[in-house]
Amino acid sequence: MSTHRYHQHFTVSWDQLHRDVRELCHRLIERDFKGIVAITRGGLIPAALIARELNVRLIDTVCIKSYDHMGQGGLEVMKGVDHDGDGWLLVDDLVDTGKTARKVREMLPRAHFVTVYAKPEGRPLVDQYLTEVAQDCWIQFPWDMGIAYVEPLVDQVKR
Ligand SMILES: O=P(O)(O)OC[C@H]1O[C@H](OP(=O)(O)OP(=O)(O)O)[C@H](O)[C@@H]1O
Ligand SMILES: O=c1[nH]c(=O)c2nc[nH]c2[nH]1
Ligand SMILES: [Mg+2]
Repeated sequence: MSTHRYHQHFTVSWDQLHRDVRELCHRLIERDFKGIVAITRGGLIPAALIARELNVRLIDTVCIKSYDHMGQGGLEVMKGVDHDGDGWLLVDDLVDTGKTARKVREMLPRAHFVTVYAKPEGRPLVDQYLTEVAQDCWIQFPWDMGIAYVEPLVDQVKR
């Protein structure tokens, strides 16, 4: 995979992310979970917000790395869990190609797997997601961005 597969950006603000996670929680409220397994690092923030809404205190992690910015490398599992996910909620920020999700599903086949955003290739691997995003769209998360000064238009155009 290379950066060339992404032709659009979908920028998510902290506010938007918070609203989206809360909406996802509305759809999970009828279920009871033993705990939450967050897929690091992207799943940590949605997992914390979900834990707050659903009053879950037991939180574990699967530590996994596959992307270095937009380039996807080999998949490295740095930490697993010692159960099959039965009764647990498994959380990631998004599914893209589904490579991460496929690996984690193998590790926790009985978990209920949710993501906030899902692209078509990865979508069949999750049990629930909130928003579908085009496959060629890079989701820009708020933790990867900063507030920067923007020059007034007249200075950009007329200088
Ligand atoms: O469906 P895929 O093509 O596998 O991509 C989705 C995964 O990629 C990102 O994680 P990344 O490996 O970049 O690590 P991070 O969560 O630490 O940012 C994202 O958080 C998902 O876990
Ligand atoms: O910040 C991210 N945005 C994405 O669209 C994406 N796809 C895989 N990994 C990703 N990370
Ligand atoms: Mg991740």
